[in-house]
Amino acid sequence: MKKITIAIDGFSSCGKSTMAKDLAREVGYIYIDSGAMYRAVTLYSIENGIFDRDVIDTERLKKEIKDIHISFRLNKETGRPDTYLNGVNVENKIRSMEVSSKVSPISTLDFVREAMVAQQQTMGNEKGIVMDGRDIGTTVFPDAELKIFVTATPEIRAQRRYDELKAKGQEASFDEILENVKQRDYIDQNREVSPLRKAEDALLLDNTDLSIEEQKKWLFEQFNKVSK
Ligand SMILES: Nc1ncnc2c1ncn2[C@@H]1O[C@H](COP(=O)(O)OP(=O)(O)OP(=O)(O)O)[C@@H](O)[C@H]1O
Ligand SMILES: Nc1ccn([C@@H]2O[C@H](COP(=O)(O)O)[C@@H](O)[C@H]2O)c(=O)n1
Repeated sequence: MKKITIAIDGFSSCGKSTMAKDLAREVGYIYIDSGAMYRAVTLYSIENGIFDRDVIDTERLKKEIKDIHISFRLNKETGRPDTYLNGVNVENKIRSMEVSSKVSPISTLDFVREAMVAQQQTMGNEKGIVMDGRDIGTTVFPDAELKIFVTATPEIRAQRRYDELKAKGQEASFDEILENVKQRDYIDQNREVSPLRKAEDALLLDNTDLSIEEQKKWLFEQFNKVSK
C-alpha cells in the first residue's frame, strides 16, 4: 500500500487529535500534533519573560526562536507522543489554561509560523504522516492526498474538554473553557498569516452528533478510499 500524507484541520477541541492519533496508530503512520508546537513556543515565552501580561516582546522572541527546539518522543505508558521543549517533557504544562489563553496570539506571528511550518514539512517529507492543526491542508501540506476539516458546535466542544479535565481530576470551569474555545477560533480564523479555513479539497466532518467510534469509522473509510 502506498504511503500518503493526511492533514486534519479544524476548530479548537473538536476531536482532531483523537481521530489523528487513532488512525496513525492503526496504520503505522507518524502522528504530529502541530498545535503542541505552538503551545511549546507559548510556554517558552511565558517561562522566559517574553510576555508582559498579554503583551508579547516580539523582537526578543524573533531573536530566540532559533533556540526553541521542539521534539516528540513516544510515552510508553500512554502509547502516545509527548512534547519536549529543549529536551524537557512539557506535555502537561502546555495543556494548561494559561498556555491555552496565550497560544493564539503567539500563533499569529509570521516568524513563529515560518519556523514551525519548516519543521513540520521536514517531519512529513517521507509521507506516512498524520498531522493535525489549523493550516496543515492549506499551507503545510497543500498536496496532502487526504484532507479533513473537522467542526462541531462550540458548546459541545467545550463540554467535551470540560468532561476530559474533570475525568483527570483537574479544576475546570465550563464558561472559561467555552470562552477560550470561541476566542481561539476567532483569532485563528482572522489572523493574516495562514488563517484557519477549510482547504477547497478537504472533506468536511461535523462531528457534533457523532461518537468517537463513529468518527473513527468514517475516517478509516476515507483513508481506505485514498490509500489503495
Ligand atoms: N466525537 C466525539 N464525541 C465525544 N467526545 C469526543 C469526540 N471526539 C473527541 N472527543 C473528546 O473531546 C475532547 C477534545 O478532543 P481532541 O483533544 O481530540 O480535540 P482537538 O481538536 O485535537 O483539540 P485541540 O484543538 O485542543 O488540539 C477529548 O476529550 C476527546 O476525547
Ligand atoms: N497548525 C496549527 C496548530 C495550532 N495553531 C495554534 O495553536 C493553538 C493550539 O492548538 P491546539 O490544536 O492544541 O488547540 C490553536 O488555537 C492555534 O492558535 C495554529 O495556529 N496552527
